[in-house]
Amino acid sequence: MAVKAVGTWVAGFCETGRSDIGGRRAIAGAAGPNWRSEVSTVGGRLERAGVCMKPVEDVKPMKDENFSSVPPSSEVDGEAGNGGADKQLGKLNRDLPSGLLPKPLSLTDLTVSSHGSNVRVAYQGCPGAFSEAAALKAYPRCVAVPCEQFEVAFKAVELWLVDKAVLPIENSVGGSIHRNYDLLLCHRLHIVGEVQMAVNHCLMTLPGVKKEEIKRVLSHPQALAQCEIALSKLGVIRESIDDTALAAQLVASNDLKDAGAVASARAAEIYGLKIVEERIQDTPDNITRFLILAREPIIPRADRLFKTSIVFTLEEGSGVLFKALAVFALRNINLTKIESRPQRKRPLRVVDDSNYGTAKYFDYLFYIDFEASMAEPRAQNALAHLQEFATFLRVLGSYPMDTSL
Ligand SMILES: O=C(O)C(=O)C[C@]1(C(=O)O)C=C[C@@H](O)C=C1
Repeated sequence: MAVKAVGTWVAGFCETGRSDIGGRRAIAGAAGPNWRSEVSTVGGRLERAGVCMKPVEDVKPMKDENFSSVPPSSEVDGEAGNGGADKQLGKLNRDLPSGLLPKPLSLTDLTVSSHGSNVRVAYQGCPGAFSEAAALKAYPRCVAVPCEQFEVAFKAVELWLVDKAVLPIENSVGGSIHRNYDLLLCHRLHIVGEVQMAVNHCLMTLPGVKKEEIKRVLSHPQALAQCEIALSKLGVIRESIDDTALAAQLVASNDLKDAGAVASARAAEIYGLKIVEERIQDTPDNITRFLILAREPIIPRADRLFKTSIVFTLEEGSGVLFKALAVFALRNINLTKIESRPQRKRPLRVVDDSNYGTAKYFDYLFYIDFEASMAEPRAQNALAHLQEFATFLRVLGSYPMDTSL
């Protein structure tokens, strides 16, 4: 058995095993570019070639470049740096009528409401993407911050540009979003919640274009997979785009008369497209589960339904996976999800059996979600038991289950 450091269950989060698997540490307190400067509202009405786009909050998506250089504080307006304005403050304050003087912070200023009115939440995609709706379901009054890729959303949390990220992890028809499983391990964020959301896909076109005129359909690959039956009947070419809302935006802004987009009803409204068919997903109950990620874990509780997500690798040998799963069955702990991913850093395991020669096996990481809180002794005992055969074990989070659907 591999030598392991003895982990502790402080706040229910233990990690043991090889250090090469974990990713970078979050840079707590690192100053980033003033995120507020990324968010601007474009007023007025955009008119273009017969397409009328309703005014939207034009929130520029975060890109990887946003993290590459931090402007000196003297170049940044707002809270992070104010161009030396602080020096002027004493003078200004003396000139201001007392009603306009800055108010001291009160306890309410420091409180994040349960609706998340002070929370900044990163999601992947453009305004109108399903992930934006998931962020707003989790925190109804949050500032939803669009990001170009999943990784950008992870980094935005790590660099304190936002407070949380809401990212899709699986869909009831399309299955797992593997990229996010891999990113969970490369980054040091904690799962602090989940959101399940019914996803209703609409087929949309430029106003005036008929369904029969559509030759190609643009959307996110997951959305195209979830609408396989309807799109096959139409006999159209599918084109993959980074997110559903961006597909709608592309059809509108490029005046694509031969194309449709699969996206949300909100995306149709934002980008001025006409819905030609609603609910085109293969099954009426099309549910996507999203994870809420944060820099710090939450304290697990035992007085409500909790789920715990872990990732581990196993020693080699026959029946080891069976034994690993038995640690949960023995304690009546229900598993809700199991996923395996290749170990990218060590994809193959060489097994040398002198009688039969050398074999190469694929080596896997196992991700499991189980229905118990890390505050419960049965969950703690199950993981202590699992450590007997795991060469690496990390608790990704212990968080309240979303039972709203
Ligand atoms: O493209 C979007 O609108 C997204 O929010 C992404 C996404 C996904 O990645 O699964 C989210 C929900 C739906 O399952 C389809 C697409």
